[in-house]
Amino acid sequence: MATLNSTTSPTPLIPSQVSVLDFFVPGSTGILAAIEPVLDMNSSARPLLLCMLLVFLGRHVCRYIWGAAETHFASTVYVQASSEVYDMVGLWTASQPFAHRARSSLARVGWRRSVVVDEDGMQKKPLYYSPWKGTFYFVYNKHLFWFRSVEEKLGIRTEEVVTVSCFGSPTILKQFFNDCRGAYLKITKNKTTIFEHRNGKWKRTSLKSIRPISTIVIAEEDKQGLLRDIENFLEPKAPIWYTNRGIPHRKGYLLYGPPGTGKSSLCLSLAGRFDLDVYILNISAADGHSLGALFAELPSRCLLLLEDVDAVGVAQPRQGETDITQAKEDATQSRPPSQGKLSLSDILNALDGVSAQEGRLLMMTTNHLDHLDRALIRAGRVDKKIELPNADKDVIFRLFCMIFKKAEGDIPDPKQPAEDDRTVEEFARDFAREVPEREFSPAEIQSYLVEHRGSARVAVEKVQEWMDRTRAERSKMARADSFMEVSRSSVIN
Ligand SMILES: Nc1ncnc2c1ncn2[C@@H]1O[C@H](COP(=O)(O)OP(=O)(O)OP(=O)(O)O)[C@@H](O)[C@H]1O
Repeated sequence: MATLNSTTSPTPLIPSQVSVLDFFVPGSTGILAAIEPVLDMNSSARPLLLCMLLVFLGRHVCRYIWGAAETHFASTVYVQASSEVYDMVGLWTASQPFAHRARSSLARVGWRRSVVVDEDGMQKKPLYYSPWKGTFYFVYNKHLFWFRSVEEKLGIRTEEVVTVSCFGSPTILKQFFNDCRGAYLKITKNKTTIFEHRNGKWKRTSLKSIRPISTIVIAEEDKQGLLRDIENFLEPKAPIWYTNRGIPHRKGYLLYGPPGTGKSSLCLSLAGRFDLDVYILNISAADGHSLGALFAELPSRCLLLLEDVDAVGVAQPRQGETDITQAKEDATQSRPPSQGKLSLSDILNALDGVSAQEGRLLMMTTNHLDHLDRALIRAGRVDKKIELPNADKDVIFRLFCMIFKKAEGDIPDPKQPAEDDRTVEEFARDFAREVPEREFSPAEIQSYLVEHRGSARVAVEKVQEWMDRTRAERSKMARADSFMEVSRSSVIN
């Protein structure tokens, strides 16, 4: 008959089946075996330790199950911080309660500098918070969504990446992104989005209110011609017309003239008029390697702006040449000192290459038409060259009227009642009689008129004084320039 022997080994505290836990938490059976004597020694500690163990294991099991469910049943969209979609999601999340409750957020001034989510009515440097580093849950259209913000290493740089996930088909996720896009488009309506390049990628840098084309005072014939031309180019049937004839669907313009004649303003205004985003290629900051990728990333309908194209082709010194050699070459050809990193062939390849987008409108501006390489502005690359000269009598008259005539939405100043439109026109004629043609740029004239915007009469009365002052300043600047030129050539020689 079997007797109960007190020396036989006790029933194990943790049953052997527990080894199934190894499946979820590898090594857990070993840990349990190690602590078993402790549990046996002090029976009062047993329930406490068991609870802790269960909580610990429970967390691991839950994490495992969530991870498996996410991998097999969730849909996820990844968004890089450099993309415009990031701005769309950022704008949407900033207005959501979960973003305000987030215990870990990233604070920024403004919202990408221009779309300001001004929660507390702060006018200057409004602060904007976005959930940062962690997982944030929210409900969208009765679906559980989660938003994750992580930093990803891209070469030597780190970039923020946002993921948005939900269980089920990706359709609901796409609907969510469409809503974000809708909210973004509402904010950017009547604005022109400006992109510039940073580290070889386009980045939205600002949003500008659309400037009505009527406020750009240039020869009316040139303006109307441009508007007709661009309208024809952008009409929906145009791409097929071009393709059927084997002609690349691209258009290029060169605007040239002295500083302050409205070249950049005209480009931005045209972009606003035709609802095009503007991509500004900064010639002195771009390099040949990233240029192809930048061109490939351009959307099919956009305005590509290359300002001061005379900097192209007077780029880096060629191999074996020193900076001094380049400077000498610049000096002998009386062109401004080299600054850009782009060579002429870089830019020509990008403009004509396979990555060059169809449907893009190219606008180049320069103050020095005579410094441009003919290859850059040959027909096909540049379809039209438009001169924007200093102000003639007509431009002077129209600039005056634009500043002093009443405009829609103006708030009248009771202390300084504005002259009526007929009186303004009379003053404008007097003003245009006083100011010589082609001597002053529209920017100079506009700046003077704005200074006296309270009274058209005073603007006319003081015009002679202003012209004398401006001429004196110019000759002072010219003397300083020639002094610099002499010092530079003596250094080179
Ligand atoms: N033709 C114009 N009509 C209306 N405003 C003008 C005109 N020309 C210049 N301006 C005003 O002058 C300022 C400078 O103009 P803008 O920058 O467009 O000149 P720009 O020709 O591009 O000069 P730069 O060659 O130095 O780049 C702007 O505020 C713009 O409003």
